[in-house]
Amino acid sequence: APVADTGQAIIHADDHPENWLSYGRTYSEQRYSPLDQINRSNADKLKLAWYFDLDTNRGQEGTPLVVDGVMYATTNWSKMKALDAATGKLLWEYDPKVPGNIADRGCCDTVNRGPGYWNGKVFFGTFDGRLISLDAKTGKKVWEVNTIPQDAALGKQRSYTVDGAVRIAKGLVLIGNGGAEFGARGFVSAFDAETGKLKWRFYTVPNNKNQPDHAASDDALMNIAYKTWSPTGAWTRQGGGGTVWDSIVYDPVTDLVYLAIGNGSPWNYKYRSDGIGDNLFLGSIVAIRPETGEYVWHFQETPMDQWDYTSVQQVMTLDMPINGEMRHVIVHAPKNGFFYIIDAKTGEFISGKNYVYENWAQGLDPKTGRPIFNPDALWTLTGKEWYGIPGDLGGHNFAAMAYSPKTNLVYIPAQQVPFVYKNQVGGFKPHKDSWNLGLDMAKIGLPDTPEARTAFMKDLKGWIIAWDPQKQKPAWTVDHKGPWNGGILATGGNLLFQGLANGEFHAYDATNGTDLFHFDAQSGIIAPPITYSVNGKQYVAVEVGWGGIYPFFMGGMARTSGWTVNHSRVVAFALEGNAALPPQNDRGFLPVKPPAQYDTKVTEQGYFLFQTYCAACHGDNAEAGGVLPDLRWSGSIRHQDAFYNVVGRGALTAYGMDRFDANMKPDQIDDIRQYIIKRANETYQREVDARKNQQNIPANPTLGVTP
Ligand SMILES: O=C(O)c1cc(C(=O)O)c2c(n1)C(=O)C(=O)c1cc(C(=O)O)[nH]c1-2
Ligand SMILES: [Ca+2]
Repeated sequence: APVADTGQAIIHADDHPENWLSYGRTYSEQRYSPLDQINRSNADKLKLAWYFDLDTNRGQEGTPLVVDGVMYATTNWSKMKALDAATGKLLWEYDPKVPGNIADRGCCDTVNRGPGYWNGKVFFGTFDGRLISLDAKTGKKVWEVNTIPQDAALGKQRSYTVDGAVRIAKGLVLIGNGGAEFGARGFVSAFDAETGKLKWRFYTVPNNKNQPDHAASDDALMNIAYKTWSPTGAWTRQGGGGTVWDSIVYDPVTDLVYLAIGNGSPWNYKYRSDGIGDNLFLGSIVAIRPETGEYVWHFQETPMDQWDYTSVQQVMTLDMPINGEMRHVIVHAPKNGFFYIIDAKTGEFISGKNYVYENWAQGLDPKTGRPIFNPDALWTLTGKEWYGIPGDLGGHNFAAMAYSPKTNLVYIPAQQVPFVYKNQVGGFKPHKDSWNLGLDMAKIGLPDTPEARTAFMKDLKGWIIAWDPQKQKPAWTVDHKGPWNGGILATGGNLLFQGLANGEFHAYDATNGTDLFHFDAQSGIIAPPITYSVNGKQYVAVEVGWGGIYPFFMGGMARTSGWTVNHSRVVAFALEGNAALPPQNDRGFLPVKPPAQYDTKVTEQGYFLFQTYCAACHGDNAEAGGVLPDLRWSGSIRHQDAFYNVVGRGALTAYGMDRFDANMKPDQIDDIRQYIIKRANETYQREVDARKNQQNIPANPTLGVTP
């Protein structure tokens, strides 16, 4: 029967497993579906049932919803597609027309993690901060609101973008935002699903004058949080951070909403808070009441954050025995590398254990769960450089984990990506339109030397951890080529599904990790799969599209996870099907012999400016990671005017390339061009050679490097 009362339908999701009604399928966000037509005995016979090409070849991170045979998928640039879930046929689409020049107001690609559904309407956030409600049948707009209030954006350096999935509970649409790499004061808003009227707002870090915001968070911030900050730190101008850009979860068992809260702004704790205080509620889970936003409890995982250790990662609830007694708990694998078990009702710390290698803490206090810091990891206080593991991308990022009640295991898409932290020279100096971390931006890049590249590549890892929460240790693991793989789905067929950075889509045995099926989807997959059924036939679907921050910033190094060219699509598998993907272009941006001459006097300055303004999208060391143009082979570097037209005058703003004439003078922009030409010359032969081997990855990453 068609879904009538969505709230009840989500709570009783197992009564109609043909649908996928909310982001994590159920409010517990376990990403487990009881469907078992596709199972361990037949997974090797999976076929491509259909595919749907997307009109944005950038990162696709969305979890589509399926309601009564219709799939609702959001894509990059916050576009919405309604598809026939059995055939992939487009029913309607909606483009909110996010302006292209604001791509650089977000740290990490213009992604969107998914829509919400509620009583005949679909809801989604847009990168420019709107929340839109559409009629699910027709795609006609019902209402639209700006989720960013004027007073939140006070400081000149602040920036707010919305890319998180919409969650809906008790008739309230819950949405947060990103921006803590630039300057932001995090908050979550609740809007009435019928009218779009704001019900409450909860700020996650204090008001800089400790004054009321006339928001639901006032009491908690003024009484609990403010005293954990220095009254004079840079946070008072930059906002403090604490953005809630990924997980917001309603729990019908406790009737609480859990906000999963992000990193500090600026990252540098010494500059942000004068090196004083725990800085609540950064790196925390905060529980609030759904109707009012009233504070109930908090648990801080990363006090004194200075590593971009967000706790925004997926909040999952489950029931498990603790010392012989069944408890309803939150399990959480935030960036900081520890797996936490927390009482869902009270926030009481039950236990925690590192799920990946980490070097910043010696463990957690067994009573309080507070990390026991490695003093060397407190790099803003020591003033020394710190090679952190996990790094800023975390032991686990937005890629969703899954839990199977059949195996009692939590499946974590884990990774290791180290990061070099060092204080910005001369104190905190924010720039407009760039990341403002309080870090030495020339240091966060990788030196292009054989030694540095080889050492760093050894430390890049990606794998599935089948984590046993009762033993707080892995039951088994499955290794991947490198980091930044997709989220995981667990099913009643005792299967796990996951797409990988190298473009393969896999089915694994959920009991032991045996690889049962794989399909070459041609482009890196970072989104989590879903499963549903139409007319009794089970499908597994996933959004395909390489992107997000890893290939943007890591550039050439990201290719070690597997080199693909972005062909963004939704793909769906079933036991019967005869669709086939068209032939692919697997070469990507081809090296073009660069101009031979460049001005060696300015390339060092060009490198600094590139790392400050360009690297976050076009890749460390001017090597692109397979999504956005590789500037080394761009025609525009051949002429000063052509380059200035794009970078200074905004010739390509419609495609997502902002103009930077407000940030840099023409000669500074040309310093960047000189640096890119230098890099093109240094790496041209290495790239030509790479395209001669099957995987298009430099066979020897140190080839062509000038020591
Ligand atoms: O601090 C923030 O406000 C913020 C926002 C976002 C975002 O909105 O996507 C990311 C991050 N931080 C972040 O730290 C991070 O690792 C990250 C990865 C991604 C992605 O989609 O690839 N987004 C974000
Ligand atoms: Ca962040």
